[in-house]
Amino acid sequence: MPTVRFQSGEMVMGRWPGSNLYYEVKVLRFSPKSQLYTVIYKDGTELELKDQDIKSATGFRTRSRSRSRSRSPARRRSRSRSPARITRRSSSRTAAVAAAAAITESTPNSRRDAKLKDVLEVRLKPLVGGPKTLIIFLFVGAYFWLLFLPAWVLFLLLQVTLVDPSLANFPPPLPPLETLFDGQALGIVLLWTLFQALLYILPVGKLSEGMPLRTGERLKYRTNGFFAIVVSAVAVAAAVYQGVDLTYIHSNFLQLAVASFLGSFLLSVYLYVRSRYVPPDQLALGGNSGNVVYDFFKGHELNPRIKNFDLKFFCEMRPGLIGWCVINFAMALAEMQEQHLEAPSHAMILVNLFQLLYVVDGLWNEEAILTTMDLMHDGFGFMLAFGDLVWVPFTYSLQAYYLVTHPNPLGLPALIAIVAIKLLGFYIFRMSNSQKNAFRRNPSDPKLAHLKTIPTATGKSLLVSGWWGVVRHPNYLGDLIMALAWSLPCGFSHLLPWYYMIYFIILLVHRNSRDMSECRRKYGSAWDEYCQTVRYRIIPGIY
Ligand SMILES: NC(=O)c1ccc[n+]([C@@H]2O[C@H](COP(=O)([O-])OP(=O)(O)OC[C@H]3O[C@@H](n4cnc5c(N)ncnc54)[C@H](OP(=O)(O)O)[C@@H]3O)[C@@H](O)[C@H]2O)c1
Ligand SMILES: CC(C)CCC[C@@H](C)[C@H]1CC[C@H]2C3=C(CC[C@]12C)[C@@]1(C)CC[C@H](O)C(C)(C)[C@@H]1CC3
Repeated sequence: MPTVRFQSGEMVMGRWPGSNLYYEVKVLRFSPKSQLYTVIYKDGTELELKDQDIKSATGFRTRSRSRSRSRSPARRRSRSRSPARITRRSSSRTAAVAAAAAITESTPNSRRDAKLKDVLEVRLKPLVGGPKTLIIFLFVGAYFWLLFLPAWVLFLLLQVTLVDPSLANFPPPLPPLETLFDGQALGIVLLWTLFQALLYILPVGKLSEGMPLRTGERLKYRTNGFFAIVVSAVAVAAAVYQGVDLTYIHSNFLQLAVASFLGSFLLSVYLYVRSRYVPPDQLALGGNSGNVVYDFFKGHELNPRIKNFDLKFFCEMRPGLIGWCVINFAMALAEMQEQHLEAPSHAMILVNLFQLLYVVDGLWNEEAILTTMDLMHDGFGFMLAFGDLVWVPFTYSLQAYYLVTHPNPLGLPALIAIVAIKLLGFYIFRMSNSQKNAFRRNPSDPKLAHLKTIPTATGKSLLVSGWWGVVRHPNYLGDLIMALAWSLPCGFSHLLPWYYMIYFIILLVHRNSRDMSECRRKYGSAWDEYCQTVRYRIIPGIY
């Protein structure tokens, strides 16, 4: 019978999962069944840790006191800012590996002590107001977003049908509730999702490995998204050729959105229920608060799978994303019908091509999604399910919908300028995402040997030159420039086609700060050093 080394209420040092960083935590309880300790961090995060991930606080304190001579703020500052810590790629790997090894408890050398110092300095700051305030805030937030997000989509979809979709016409007239649900629309949404699921499971294309999980395991993903969009395009073209009226999507947009919402809601219920039965090491950090609504919204399980079918990856990359392009295409056909045109307008063609390029690029580089925040860290719950299956297809296509009844003729100079903006944004977006993806997959890739990096205590390094040396999120910058090019073809008569741009700025600013605090936790002083070297977050010289 294993002994319980730590008692409830005891202050100990807990390893942050997936890293070698130790934080001061309080033991809440021990479960003899799972052999796990539930601990609480200073920011209120509760986690379950294995015995080997907990050290007694006394051991750490003794060690830190014995180093107290070298801990003067002046020395600390000079060491962490020293340019010598920014290494060339060739030496950084060795440094990173050494750093990782250095913090292993049983390695008695001076480098270990130096690294341990970093580790101890990365203490979570207690939040102003304490964990209770934060928790109440988060819970209330979850209730709010759960109601607000569907209501907001409904509002947007009602606005876009108006001749004058301005805020002056608020609230837009609500159609009778019984007309919102339509069995045929539900059938179409189900068929589409099943068709995408079939393409996903076909043994075509590469099997890619995800990033290592906390357990060290690497999941395999079938990255055949490009194949899926090509087959989907052929299927849609064949259907149109056979006389299927795709403008049905335009005239039944609200019903299709409601059907997708029902699907995403039922999926989220399933995800929540199954998350209660999976082992703790398969849960995301966060989303395990114990509050049903919060956990349902945020998502609890990191990589929910049915056999090899990865639900999060599938939903993020397939039905909604490819569906968005089909909707755009349907809007082009609807525009021709409504405005008696022989071909779609220039503005409609630009919006269609730009967004198609974005989706095709995402699917072509599908493997890169495996190193993004959503795939690596976030649980799969209502927020992402709704985002992937409703938000993306039905709100990202608003510009095309808007153009159906709001023509905006474009002259040649405007056309050229808009295309140039799109290409610039795309170039920045693609190059920066590929650079980070290549680096994360193979830090010793010879093509990246010229880049400077900062080693971190976790064994991973941070790029500090190249695209990731210009700003901290060059990929967001490129994405925002592209978003501008998607709105410009719609002109300036209404705010509605600019909605995506506004939403996207808010989303990316929020994601950026979420990512910054996550990286601060993971990488500690190395992250501070990166931020001191790369001063701007998204827009060079401005933000
Ligand atoms: N259209 C949309 O609605 C939409 C919405 C959101 C995002 N996006 C796009 O999706 C893509 C992915 O975005 P994301 O939010 O997941 O963030 P991301 O920028 O792809 O990933 C952030 C992660 O990159 C790593 N990283 C950060 N700085 C680094 C550096 N200097 N060197 C090496 N690695 C570094 C860190 O993870 P590790 O260190 O743990 O590897 C960090 O957590 C972006 O292009 C974004 O524009 C699109
Ligand atoms: C307010 C909420 C409902 C917000 C929900 C956010 C999600 C809709 C986004 C979060 C991550 C996003 C994302 C893409 C689409 C939108 C999200 C799922 C993406 C798949 C779009 C294509 C790109 O090429 C991409 C693969 C880089 C991208 C990845 C992130």
